[in-house]
Amino acid sequence: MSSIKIECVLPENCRCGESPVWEESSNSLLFVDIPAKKVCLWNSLTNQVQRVTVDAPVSSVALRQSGGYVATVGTKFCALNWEDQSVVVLATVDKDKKNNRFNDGKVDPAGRYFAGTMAEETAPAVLERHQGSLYSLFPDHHVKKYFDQVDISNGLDWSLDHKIFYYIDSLSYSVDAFDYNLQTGQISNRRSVYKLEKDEQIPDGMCIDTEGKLWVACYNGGRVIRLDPETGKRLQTVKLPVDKTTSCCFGGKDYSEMYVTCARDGMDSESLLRQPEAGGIFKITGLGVKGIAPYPYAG
Ligand SMILES: O=C(O)[C@H](O)[C@@H](O)[C@H](O)[C@H](O)CO
Ligand SMILES: [Zn+2]
Repeated sequence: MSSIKIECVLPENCRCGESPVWEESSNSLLFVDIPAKKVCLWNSLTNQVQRVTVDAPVSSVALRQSGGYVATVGTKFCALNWEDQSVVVLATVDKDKKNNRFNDGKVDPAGRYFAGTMAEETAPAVLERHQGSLYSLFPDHHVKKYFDQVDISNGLDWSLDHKIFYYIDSLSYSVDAFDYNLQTGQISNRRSVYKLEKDEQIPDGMCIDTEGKLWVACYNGGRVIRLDPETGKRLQTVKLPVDKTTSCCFGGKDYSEMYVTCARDGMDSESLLRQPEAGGIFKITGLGVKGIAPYPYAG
């Protein structure tokens, strides 16, 4: 019997915490607060947090092979130098869509940085629809566009054999899969592998475990769910003491812990009193399953 323990390890009060990424070399969790325009690095050993503020909403961050990080800032793929806090633009997307910004992003097993866009929200999940697209930034800094008509581009990850790309467009309430060609970075054959139930609310960030099962953070659902993409069945539900759970990743020793981000924006004062840890970073232990190390951007 595994005994699951959930604790808020960092009361960060994020307006919209997102993009948790474990950095093994520093025993730290990287994450962003999108509307606060902050990239944060929490050291799990010292409990110290370093924060870098950028000039536009920052929706995702990833490791970079050559050092430092990459991040999606506004509609730009950027390189982030942590030492001097400098940001260098690598590529810009959606130049004709002034109200758009990037949302979730993650690096594929070949080192390409995938991220999708969305129209800026006027309130959580309230936005002009079909404005987003999915892109990837190749190691040579060229950008590939996969498709448009996206509402809220969100969670993404790859199967353990790298042959499937999993993707969430939140307002479809579906977790989708594509065949993936790791050599070329091409996707094809879109299908749904799981449709969310009403009380699970809005699918947001996602990660895979070493058994090839998917973990999806449910925005407004206050939970992460574990899905079997082969059978389309939900295997497990883990509830958190906050409603606006946005994303999850594995980290810690041997990637045996799960870290979950969440949001405060969109909560009324009564809910904030009931959920004082909203916007914090949560750690779940005792799941009995591990994750895999994040891939670094190769460019
Ligand atoms: O965390 C994210 O990915 C978005 O940027 C958020 O804004 C939520 O997903 C959205 O509000 C709920 O759908
Ligand atoms: Zn998200």
